[in-house]
Amino acid sequence: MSKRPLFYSAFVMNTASHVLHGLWRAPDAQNHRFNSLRHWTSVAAEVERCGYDLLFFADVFGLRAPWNGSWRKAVEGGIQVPVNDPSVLASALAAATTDLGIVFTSSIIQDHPFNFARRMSSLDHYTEGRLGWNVVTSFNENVFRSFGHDGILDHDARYAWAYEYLDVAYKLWEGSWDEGALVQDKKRSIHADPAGIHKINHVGERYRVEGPHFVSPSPQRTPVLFQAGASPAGQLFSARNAEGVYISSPHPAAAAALTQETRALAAANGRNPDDIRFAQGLSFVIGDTHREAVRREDEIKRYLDLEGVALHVLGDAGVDPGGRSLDTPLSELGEFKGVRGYARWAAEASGNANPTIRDLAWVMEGANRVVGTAEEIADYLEEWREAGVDGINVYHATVPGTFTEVADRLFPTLRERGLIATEKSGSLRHKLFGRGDRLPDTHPAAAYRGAFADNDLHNGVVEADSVGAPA
Ligand SMILES: Cc1cc2nc3c(=O)[nH]c(=O)nc-3n(C[C@H](O)[C@H](O)[C@H](O)COP(=O)(O)O)c2cc1C
Repeated sequence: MSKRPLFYSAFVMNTASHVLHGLWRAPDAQNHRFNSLRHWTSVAAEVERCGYDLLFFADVFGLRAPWNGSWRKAVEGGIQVPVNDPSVLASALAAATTDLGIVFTSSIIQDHPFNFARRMSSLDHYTEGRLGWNVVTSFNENVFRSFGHDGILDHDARYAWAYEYLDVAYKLWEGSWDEGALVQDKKRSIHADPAGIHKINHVGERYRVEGPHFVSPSPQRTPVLFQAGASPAGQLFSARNAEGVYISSPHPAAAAALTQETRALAAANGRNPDDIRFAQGLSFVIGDTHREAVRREDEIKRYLDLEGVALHVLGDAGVDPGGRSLDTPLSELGEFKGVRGYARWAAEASGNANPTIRDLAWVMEGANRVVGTAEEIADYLEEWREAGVDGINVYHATVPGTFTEVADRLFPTLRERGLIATEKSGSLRHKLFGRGDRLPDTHPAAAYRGAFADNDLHNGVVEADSVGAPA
């Protein structure tokens, strides 16, 4: 297995309470200041100073599943509501940093791809090629209803939609403008070359997009593509499209199986299996001794909102406990319509054969937390690297406290052990893959390079009814 350094992603959400619910109440937590632009620019600057490779914003648009029949607990606990739009932060974060990758989540249901592609290209210009996009398909009824649908679409239909969405974006990013079409020649009085700009004339099941792309090629053209799907459909989508995959494996052996499987699927789909980087989600509590680390973990638990954690995890499982107490066995809650594996996971991890909601919440809140000295944690990270993982997605208890603490107490040891890179400059794609800024030729988007040569803006007016006849 590779001995390359791991990359580090600081995992946040533009809200008060992301995963470790309740911690926003801790005295040093600044999580609740998410409405402040200065808060975010200072978080980004701090994360960059600390040596992280990128800042990654999760985003869940719309209310999660109800809890005991309402959203009262979610709102009172700030459990991912309210959530600001991370995309509008990106240019301010770019101005506050020079090397940090800036990655945010956007669902295919929330924007038209023609508009979204323009926003991303603009941001890739402003970040000078440091932009990444975490592609998600949304899993909550509420957001579908808010965008005019009757309810949530079937799981695989959402992925089918995502394929077309990406197809439109790929055509715009990779095929609409030739290299050098932005001439900007003052002497010849030519700003751009019409022969180098092409309509894409996309006609699909959901979208009709004539084009051209309205932004000239940005440093990376296509932003670095991240994905976190875990189902067979999600894994195939990753294998075909993703360059970064966020995983949440319970142990290194599970990650080894998952990464090998996805890389093999990528190869079967014509891609180079080394063109995908996997980032395992972990959180860290570090002490000078193991005992001190355990004591510090207890401090975190003091601020935990266990009911909030239960709301989050059972919502993902598609179950509302309907007013039952946290000591209710999961087996009394009926069939899980969402993530089904939680009951078994809770039984195995808690040692209770008939686990309760409380057992599940404790398992969830401690999942993937690593508690120990810097040396102990470095040993464990070696195991993840051996398993084929390329990076770590660092979960926080407090913002920015966790990120600073991990950098101060853990990163020096990781540097000594070659587990963290010291060179962080260049585009995000360059940082992750150590090569050029653009997608490799084997990525499906690359097939659109030069594909619309006949549709250039030199060729006069194209009538509306000729849309549908791609070149
Ligand atoms: C680390 C991580 C981050 C994720 N971030 C988001 C997010 O910000 N927004 C979202 O809607 N889903 C997010 N997800 C959920 C995934 O995109 C995906 O919907 C989920 O893993 C289920 O995948 P599946 O539908 O292929 O089974 C995340 C998952 C992981 C593991």
